[in-house]
This record gives sequence, C-alpha cells and structure tokens, in this order.
Amino acid sequence: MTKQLPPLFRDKMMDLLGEEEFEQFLASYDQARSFGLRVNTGKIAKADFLDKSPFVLEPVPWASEGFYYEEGERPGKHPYYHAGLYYIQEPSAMAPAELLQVQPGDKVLDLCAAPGGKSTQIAAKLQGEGVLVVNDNHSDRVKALVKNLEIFGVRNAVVLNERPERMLNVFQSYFDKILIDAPCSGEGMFRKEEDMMLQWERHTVQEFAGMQRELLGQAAQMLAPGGTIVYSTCTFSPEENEAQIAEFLDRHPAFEVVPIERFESGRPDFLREPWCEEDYSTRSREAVAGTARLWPHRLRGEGHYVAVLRKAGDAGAEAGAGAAVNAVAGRDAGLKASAKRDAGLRAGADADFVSASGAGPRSGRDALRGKGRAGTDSRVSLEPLQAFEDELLRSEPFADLRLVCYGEHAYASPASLPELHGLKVVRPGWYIGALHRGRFEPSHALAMGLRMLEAKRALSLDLSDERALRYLKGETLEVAESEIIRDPEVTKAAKGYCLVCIDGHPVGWGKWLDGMLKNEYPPGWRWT
Ligand SMILES: C[S@@+](CC[C@H](N)C(=O)[O-])C[C@H]1O[C@@H](n2cnc3c(N)ncnc32)[C@H](O)[C@@H]1O
Repeated sequence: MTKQLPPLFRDKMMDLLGEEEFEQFLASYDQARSFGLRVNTGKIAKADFLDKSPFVLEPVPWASEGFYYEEGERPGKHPYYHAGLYYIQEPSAMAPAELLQVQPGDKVLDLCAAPGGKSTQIAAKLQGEGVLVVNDNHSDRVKALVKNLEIFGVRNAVVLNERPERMLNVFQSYFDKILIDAPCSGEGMFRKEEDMMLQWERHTVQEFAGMQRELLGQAAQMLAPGGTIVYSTCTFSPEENEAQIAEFLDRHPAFEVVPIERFESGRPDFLREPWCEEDYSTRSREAVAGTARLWPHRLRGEGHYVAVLRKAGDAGAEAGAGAAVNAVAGRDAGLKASAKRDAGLRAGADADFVSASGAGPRSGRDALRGKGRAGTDSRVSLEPLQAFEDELLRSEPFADLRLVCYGEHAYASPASLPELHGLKVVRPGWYIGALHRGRFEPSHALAMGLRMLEAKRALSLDLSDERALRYLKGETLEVAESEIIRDPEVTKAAKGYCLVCIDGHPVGWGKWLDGMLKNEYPPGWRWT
C-alpha cells in the first residue's frame, strides 16, 4: 500500500518526521488496521454488555466505553446493533469526545457532527441530562446523523443543518463544551479508506485550513466563559493542526491549551516553512506541545490530532481542567431524569421539515400532563398523545422536556434550549410521533428512546428466538397473548401497540391482535 501513497504526501511526511521515524510511519501502512466499537452506556451498563457480548473484545485504552473487536467479526450484522447497544467506530476517533470530558447536565455542541460517531459518544456521556446540539452543513449527511441518534435512543438532542455563522446569534456564549471534529484532508484515513488518497492534493490542505480557521473562530463565540473546545482532525498536516491552534491562540488571548498527557505531544517543530508560517508568539508556539498526535505507528488506531482549549471564565466552570482531561471517566448508569423543569407546551408551525423560517413553533401555556392540553393557539389536539401515554407508558419520559408540535409532528425538546429563530432545524428534539386525524402514531425514535420497563405493554424476544430476526426483517409474527408482558393491574388488554424488545432492549413497535403481531419496524431500517 505504501506505493499508492501520493508522492507529495510521502515527501512531506519524510521532511516532517525525519528518515528514521518516517520509515516506521511508512511501515504502518502495511500493517493490519484495528477495528472498534463503543458501548452505548445510555442503554446498557458496560459490564452487562460485556456479559452478553457475542464478540471477543479488548479495551481501547483511551476510551472508557471503547473496545477493539477482531477482524472478520461483523458487529453491524447483529440484532444488538439494531437495538442501539453500540456504535462501530475507529478506535482513534474515540479520543476527541473522551477528551471533551462531558458531564451529565452540560450544554454541548457538536459542530461538524455527521454521521454522528462522536455525537452518540457525547450523548451517552450526558446520560439524558443537559442539552446536545448537533450540526452539520451537509444536508444528506445529516440524515445519517439523525438515524444514528435515533438508534442510540438519544432523548435530549437537537439536530441542525446550518452554516455555523448563522448559529452565532442564537447561541452566543451558550455552550459549556464544543466539539469541532473539523472537515480535513483526511491523511490519517489513507490506510482505512484508500479512496481518500485519490482525493488528496496539496491545495486541499490549504482549503481545509481556511474552513478550520473559521470554525474555530465561530465556536469561540458560542462558548460560555470557562468552557472547553475540543478541536480534532484525522490528518497529519501541520497546517490543519498545530498551525490552526497557534494562530487561534494568537487571535484569542482568553484561551489556553489544556495539556493532554495520554498521547504523543503536538509538534511545535512542525511550525516552519514551507508548511506553515513561522511568526507565532512564543506562548502559542509552546502551547501546541500540549496538544496531541495519534500516530498509526505508535498506537492501535489511525492518525488523528486533538487539541483541548479552555476559555477563561468563572472558577466553577474552570474546575477540573488540567489533570482531569487525562482521566477516563466511565459512567454506566441508565438514563436519569434531571431536575424537574417547566414543561411548557409549544405548538403551531406547519412545516413537515422542521425549519424555523422566522416564525418557529408558537408557545402555549400548559404542559401536556396534569396541567392541561395544547395552548389555545394550537391547531393540533394533543389528546391522542395523552391517551397513548396513559395506555402505553409507565414512566413520564417527557416530564423534563418541552413538547413541541410542528404540523402533525410532536417532539420533546430540551426545556432550556433558546428559541431557534431562523435556523434550519432538522429535529427540535426527540421525535415522539405524528398526530393525524385524531390518532397518535408513535415514532420509531420513541421506541428506541424508551426502556422496556417504561412500556406498559412489551414483548421481549430471546436473541435465540427465530422471531427476533424475522421482526427485524419486517415480518408479521405469531405471538401468544401470554407472551405480551403487561401488568394486569394497569393494562389488562394485550391488544394494541406493544414495545418489541430483543433480550429486553427495545427495537421497535408492533401491534398485537388475536395472536398476531403486526410489524411496525420502519422499512428503511430492516435487516437485509
Ligand atoms: C470529520 S467529519 C465529522 C465526523 C463526525 N464528527 C463523526 O464522528 O461521525 C466533518 C463533517 O463536517 C461537515 N462540515 C464541513 N464544513 C462544515 C461547516 N462549515 N459547518 C458544519 N459542518 C461542516 C462535513 O459535512 C462532515 O460531515
């Protein structure tokens, strides 16, 4: 494979690394790559997953929920994948979100998020508490992002399809933590995706450097005092890495680098002609030594670069800097309800694609449960949704969220979110379902975000039950009434919607009637 590397790239790496290290670097292209998956601790405790994992797993040292699996395994072809129990992710790519040190309750922005690898990692760390805003400016890639968040069962995420400069007014100094997993020339992915080599040219590095500079400046404006930005790329070029950070520090004196100790350090010595400017301040030049390089010849993963940047601010927000960034915190608890907030109902906008073209949803006064129904300005009655909740849901999964209707579509949105005036909103929150002609049709996202115990009617198929795969293929199933799990005190009838689970993990809806389960698994998600 070394022969296929673009000659200009080889020459540049030789110049940067020097002959001896360059040989080691080059040799890595002929070595086997590593494969990784990350457990969704928003759905299952890590220990429980390891108990039932069908794969041989080995921990990724820098990611609390990350594991290597062996080449030849096919984790994407397993019912647990459809249950959202893990995400398949290249091991080095697990480092940036880990270094962001997300805590439940944080307000987090994933600025370049599609297809959502790192968004799902952040979501698991939030454990359903706080706000996750994910954005990507590419409309097709956003679809994969939405799907990955849904399969992961994320309840507190908002999905935008925006140019970051349009987000500045709404989110000025709003976020505690921001991840910029920047678009880049992808040199670190040459071994994993050989096509990347064909696209690589010297000028692409310069183009990406321009975009990265803008993204860093925009993120700085959306970050609260005391907040943290993690900047990452999957490329080696210093123009996109150390030079970005040095220039950013020179322009933003309120920021400093929080040193990362776990990996090889960033390279101030790469800040030289002909690759980079040379006139950075001493502070900035020295600071890039605290950023990190993940080299494929030094660890089991592909090439990445990561920098952790802290904005000056109040002491509370700054606590945990420094050493804390090197700790790997594992949290295996399930989704937890955060402090009760006012669940004000908003209703009214009429677009199917949820795009706040100035107006946005209108506010009503009342909450759905126990405090009334839609506000007087609503054109959509929420009664069918309430009836569904009464019939099917044991918990109050929307209690801490704000119900929002866009046309017929109901979402549960993080309550503390600012108004998203004028932004292209793909998902204003957890998609609950459609209110149509006096009926409520629960969404697949609702099923994926629930726990089996939250449903008053459920069916749990064993992994070994041939009906588990048949369900995922979209087939109608024979299901005896006695198999429908329900509390006779609460739900006497087996008839109607039922949360279908595999080994106790929700995979979708079915409708039971007279010994048959009508399959509600969405066609686009089916096992093929
Ligand atoms: C490296 S990929 C992100 C991968 C993602 N973080 C993950 O872990 O799955 C970079 C993404 O940035 C998006 N992008 C490029 N320019 C952007 C911009 N100006 N604003 C927002 N997103 C952008 C691309 O569409 C692409 O999906």
